[in-house]
Amino acid sequence: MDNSDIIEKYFQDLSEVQKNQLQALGPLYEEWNEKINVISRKDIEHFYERHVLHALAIARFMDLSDKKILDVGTGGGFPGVPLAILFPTAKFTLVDSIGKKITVVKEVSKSLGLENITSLHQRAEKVKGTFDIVVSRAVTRMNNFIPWVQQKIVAKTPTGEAAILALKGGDLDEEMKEIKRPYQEISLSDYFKEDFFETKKLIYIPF
Ligand SMILES: C[S@@+](CC[C@H](N)C(=O)[O-])C[C@H]1O[C@@H](n2cnc3c(N)ncnc32)[C@H](O)[C@@H]1O
Repeated sequence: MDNSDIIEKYFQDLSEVQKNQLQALGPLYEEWNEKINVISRKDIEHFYERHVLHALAIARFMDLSDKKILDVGTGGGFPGVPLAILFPTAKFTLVDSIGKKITVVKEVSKSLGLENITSLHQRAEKVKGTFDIVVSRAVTRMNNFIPWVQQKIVAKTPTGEAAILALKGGDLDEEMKEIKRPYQEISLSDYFKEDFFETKKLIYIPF
């Protein structure tokens, strides 16, 4: 497995607590992935680059401090868990329809002492409440996704930000043509120089 140095290279203001949590993350996922497969076996070698740093692209784009965030289809906790480490004052709800994946999220959050994570075994459509920001990685086409969450995204103040931030790969032209909203597509190669990010995008849809 790679190590957390790659995170410290791009995020230089981490506290000792955050550094320790990030260092603990790899061994914890290695252990849990043996029991419940949440990360493909070949990908776990590149855990910090392809999962942790990838998730933190959202942090490069937007400061989530103090925001209320919903991670839809979080699987084993991506992007929600790395973001919850980076933004300890934000409140995260991580939801997935597969119970054993939520078991991993609960166990990892408990081991790291991440009190800003609530995890739910539920379909995203059924989640109650409102959020400033909805995040996701690799869940479904955007025109399926928007109806699941649009009633839940509410800016708390007139100047507050409310948005979907979705991590996606590949050519998104066809997919994004289907949605009738303004959006911005950010190339992650603008943030991170590793080859993995060449085809990776962040879609920002303001609400
Ligand atoms: C390809 S996985 C991605 C997991 C995680 N976001 C990641 O990047 O590692 C897609 C996840 O979305 C979840 N999912 C799909 N539809 C869902 C829904 N309607 N509500 C909640 N979770 C859903 C699946 O159970 C699965 O864990």
